[in-house]
Amino acid sequence: MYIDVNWIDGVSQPRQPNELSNSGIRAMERPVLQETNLLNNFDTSSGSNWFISQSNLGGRGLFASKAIKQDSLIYKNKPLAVGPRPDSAGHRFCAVCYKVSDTCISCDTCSLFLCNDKCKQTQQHNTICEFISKNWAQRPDSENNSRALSKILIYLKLILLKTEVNSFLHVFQTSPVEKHSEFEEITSRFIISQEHLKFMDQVRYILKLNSFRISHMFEGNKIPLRGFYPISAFLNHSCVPNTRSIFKSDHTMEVYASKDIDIGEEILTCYTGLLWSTPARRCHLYKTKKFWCKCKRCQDKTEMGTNLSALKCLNKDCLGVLQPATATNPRTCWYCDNCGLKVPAQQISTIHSVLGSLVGTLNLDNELRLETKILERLANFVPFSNHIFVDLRLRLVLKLGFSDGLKFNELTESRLSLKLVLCRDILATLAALGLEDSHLCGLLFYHLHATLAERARRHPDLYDGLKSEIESTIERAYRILRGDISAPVDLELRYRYLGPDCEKPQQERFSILSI
Ligand SMILES: C[S@@+](CC[C@H](N)C(=O)[O-])C[C@H]1O[C@@H](n2cnc3c(N)ncnc32)[C@H](O)[C@@H]1O
Repeated sequence: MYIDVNWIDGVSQPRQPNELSNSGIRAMERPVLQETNLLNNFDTSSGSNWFISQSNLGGRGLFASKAIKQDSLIYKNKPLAVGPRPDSAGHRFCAVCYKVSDTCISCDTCSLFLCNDKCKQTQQHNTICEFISKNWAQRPDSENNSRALSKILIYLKLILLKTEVNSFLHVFQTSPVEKHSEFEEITSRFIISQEHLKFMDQVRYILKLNSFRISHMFEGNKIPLRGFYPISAFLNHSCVPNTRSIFKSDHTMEVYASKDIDIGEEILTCYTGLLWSTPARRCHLYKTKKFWCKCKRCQDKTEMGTNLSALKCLNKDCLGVLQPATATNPRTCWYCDNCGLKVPAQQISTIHSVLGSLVGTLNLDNELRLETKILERLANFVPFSNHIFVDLRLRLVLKLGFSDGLKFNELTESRLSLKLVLCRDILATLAALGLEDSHLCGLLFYHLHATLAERARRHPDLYDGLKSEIESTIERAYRILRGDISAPVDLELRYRYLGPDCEKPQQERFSILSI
């Protein structure tokens, strides 16, 4: 089958001669794979903006079935199942609302942790409870059954959907088999049928490659989650993606275009941190997703001029930076961009190990008191453009104005100015990378806005000069973060009172910031 605009849109449209995708393939000539039909029902938005086809990157990918304008919604994807991330399983949390609390009590029937009667009486709990008590007998004298169950919640939910999903589970890519099994603990506490174990194993390989992190940044007392999104599972990776995503309170994932996307162009997401260095991103992608990224950013030794991965030249008096000769080759020599010094790969790898252990010794919970000596040692090896310093700047931005003892009204003028400089600096790095409409940019625009607004609150005479940036930054933050469960809690209020559409007088606009 080939993509046919009539078929996708349901509307008769003449073929445009210049409708070429980035890869040069006419959208109409790209074969539409049967996965498209299979997964269409999981898109709860009104537009059919995507189809699944063979990708030049690896396997299949998601493609635009029509031109999509920047900031437009591409699709809404309901998760098949949501559950705690494997690294969060050590905590005691409610199996229904995911609140972390030492007061959670385990259910007498199924052993799952629950925080109150309301959660206990939900359909979600009742279904799982009935399933466990009917199917999984508890082994005699076994303890910690609740914790063991918490760890495999997402698998339990998928087993409950087994009959429904079995018909299309085979379409998802799986990762190579690993020896270590997550199910040793649960099988030592419950008697589980071979059929269920086999299914959980199959799902484990699918989840490893295809699940998405759901962050609850501003709901700090909730366990970090992952979700299995059947459409998004077909999103391939780029270090400069053309989408950004938000997660709604019901865990629906909404994917928006962060750039204009051509008809037939591949729709891409980013599987790593946007500000990680090239070696860090590539190693992570290889370890977790088994491929070496070769995107434009990975191939550019300067990373679009940001020098996020660069090291300081080892010649004491030289102000240059070391960059890899071939950015995608881990065994490449590095050269100074100023004096031409050549440093073998082996020595670069030693420097990276030293840097790793130096960063490991920093107490990152208290960025304001970062050990000066360690920072000085770091500065011997890395320029301020390096991702380690960018990460420290980002942590500081998130802390200043928002943590105890450092709330906006408690910040000194110099710390307020510092926050402003740091926000602008990171935003400039993101813009240089072509990521000015990313989720992270939205968050930084919010912080920049909040800093400018605090300055204007303290110095009303500066308001006229700051007004347009206070308004434009909250407007951009709102446009990007609106509806996301990890969005700042006062985003909407700030947009209404300090955004461009508010016509209230100055004093009233700033009333929302009073202490
Ligand atoms: C979540 S799946 C994406 C969909 C997948 N291509 C498929 O056919 O099902 C992730 C896998 O896609 C492939 N992939 C994603 N992005 C890639 C890229 N930029 N380059 C090479 N392979 C990529 C890798 O095999 C990776 O493990």
